[in-house]
Amino acid sequence: MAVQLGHAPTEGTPTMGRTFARLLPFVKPIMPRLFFGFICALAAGIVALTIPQVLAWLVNNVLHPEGNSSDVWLAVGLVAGLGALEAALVFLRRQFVITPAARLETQMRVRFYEHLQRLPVAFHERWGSGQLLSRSMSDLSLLRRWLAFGSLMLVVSTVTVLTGLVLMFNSSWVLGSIYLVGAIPITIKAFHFRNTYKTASRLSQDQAGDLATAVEESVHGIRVIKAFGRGRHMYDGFNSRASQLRDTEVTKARTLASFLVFIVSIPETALGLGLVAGLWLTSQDQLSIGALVAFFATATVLAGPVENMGMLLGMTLTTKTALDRHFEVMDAENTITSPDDPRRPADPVGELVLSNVHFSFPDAAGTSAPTLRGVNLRVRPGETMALVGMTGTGKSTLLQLIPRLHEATSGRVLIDGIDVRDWDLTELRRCVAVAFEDTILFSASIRENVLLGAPELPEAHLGALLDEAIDTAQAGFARSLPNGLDTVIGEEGLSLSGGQRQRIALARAIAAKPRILVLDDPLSALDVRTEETVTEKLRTTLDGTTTLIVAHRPSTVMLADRVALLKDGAIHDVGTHSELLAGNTHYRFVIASLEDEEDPDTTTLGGGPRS
Ligand SMILES: Nc1ncnc2c1ncn2[C@@H]1O[C@H](COP(=O)(O)OP(=O)(O)OP(=O)(O)O)[C@@H](O)[C@H]1O
Repeated sequence: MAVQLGHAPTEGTPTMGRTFARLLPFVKPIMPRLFFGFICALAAGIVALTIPQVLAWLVNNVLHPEGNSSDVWLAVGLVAGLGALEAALVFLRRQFVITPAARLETQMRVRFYEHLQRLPVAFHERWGSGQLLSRSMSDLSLLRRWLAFGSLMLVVSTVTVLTGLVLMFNSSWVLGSIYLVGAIPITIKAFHFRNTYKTASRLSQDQAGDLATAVEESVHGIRVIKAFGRGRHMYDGFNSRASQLRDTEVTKARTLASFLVFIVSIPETALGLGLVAGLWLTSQDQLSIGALVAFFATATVLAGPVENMGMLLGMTLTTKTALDRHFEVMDAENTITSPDDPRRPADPVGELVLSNVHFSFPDAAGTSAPTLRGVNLRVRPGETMALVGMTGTGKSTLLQLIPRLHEATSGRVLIDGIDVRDWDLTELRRCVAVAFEDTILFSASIRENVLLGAPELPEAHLGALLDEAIDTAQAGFARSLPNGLDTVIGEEGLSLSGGQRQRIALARAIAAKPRILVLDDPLSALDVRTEETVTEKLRTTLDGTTTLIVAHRPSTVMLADRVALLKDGAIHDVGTHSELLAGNTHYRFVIASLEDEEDPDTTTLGGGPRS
């Protein structure tokens, strides 16, 4: 199975305009506040630019032999007042934009999570968890920072630089032209910077996602790593990936630094030339000293916005990459949906029929045979049927087609005569409860884990349902945990033993009160005696519930009403355990191989019930 590591090629990615245009629906509701934030930022920039004009007036009219010295205080007061006004405007800008930007980030994150929940299992099998984690967390944080600061400041810096240029031309068109000529090499360099930075930015965000996957995998598999003494090996692998990310980050920083050197040094060089030209023009009486001072003071004010534009361009490119990564997931199509006009069975009894069902995994090689190749099976209402077959024949795959975790490639899966594709998806999954071999529990209380899929009932009924499910699944041990059924179990239930986790997961399937119960070898970690007690209890609690159970142990097989034998992607035979044992060579072979895996002291075979 190939896991998507997120290294999408940068060729063919959407243009800047197209990517940011997709933000519009989210930005629209907060547009007024962003607009006011923008006005404040712009006003702050303009206020900063007026200070040099006050200085020019001071030089030309006050620091003049015939000037009025008391006007110095007026100029000082003006400069101080303008400085205070600029600070107040910056404060207001932050007030206007920070809250809506944070709200937008949350809104997009929640939508992302909701979309992930809806996407089919096939999608989650392809994508590394770290990629999804980084796209939902750090990529959206980048967007918030850009929206609250980068976007406004990019526009404001551009407007400030353009206004500054006009003022510089107003002081002296010669000096203004010298300054403007510097923009030509900066523009050329900016194009080169954009391409290099965009590639490095994409690589670094993808590598960060892969690194998160590596952390997640090693934390998840810490027992295996420790047991096999592979800590050093995992460390080396992680170190190498972390070094790759560091190298990419260094490349990114170098690219930005070389652009910043350019963007700072060119205007500085232009200013040097401007100084020479300005002094000559002043000596020729073609330029007043005040205009010269205003020109240089304006150029000093512009130094900040010009340098910022380089960093803001880098920030904008990183945000564009983050948005592309976000929308790559949001654009993933949900192929398993409810029909527009769902059907409901008139007489729900829990009959399950598979009719000529074929299935291939989406990422299977085109030349490989489908996993399921014409499965025909009928499980009668209320019947318990065991599904048996050699390892890798597709038993788990078949079970997953019933609640539409995967979709049959062709053929039909029918519940009470209605194709599962015609059922409302929520209702279908309420009707079919599943317990998998690999038990997944959530870091929540036992009560919450067991009642995860329970029908909506009054509290008192839920309590009774919980007790019944716990008793049937032989999960009474949970009551003696420190806080009883309210004990919060560790992440993925790792604080419980394998058998305990399986019993909680089974209790969860029972508490869902399904019409059809699908069990993928859910008792494999139990000893045979406990398994027997569980199965007997299941028979009474789930009386009338149709059950399809993948069995890896002869003990489980014998407790079923009938057995279906899966071979070569199809149902090879159906009958009682004794019938198949007597008449089917392949069944005898499968049972013999299952027996080999089981402790011979605890197994009784031969068609009769165990003692
Ligand atoms: N997500 C997947 N993508 C591609 N192939 C898969 C995927 N999951 C399972 N397979 C393949 O499909 C086949 C059937 O797998 P499945 O898990 O259904 O077998 P099984 O009969 O339940 O096996 P076991 O008894 O060992 O649990 C196997 O060859 C397996 O490698």
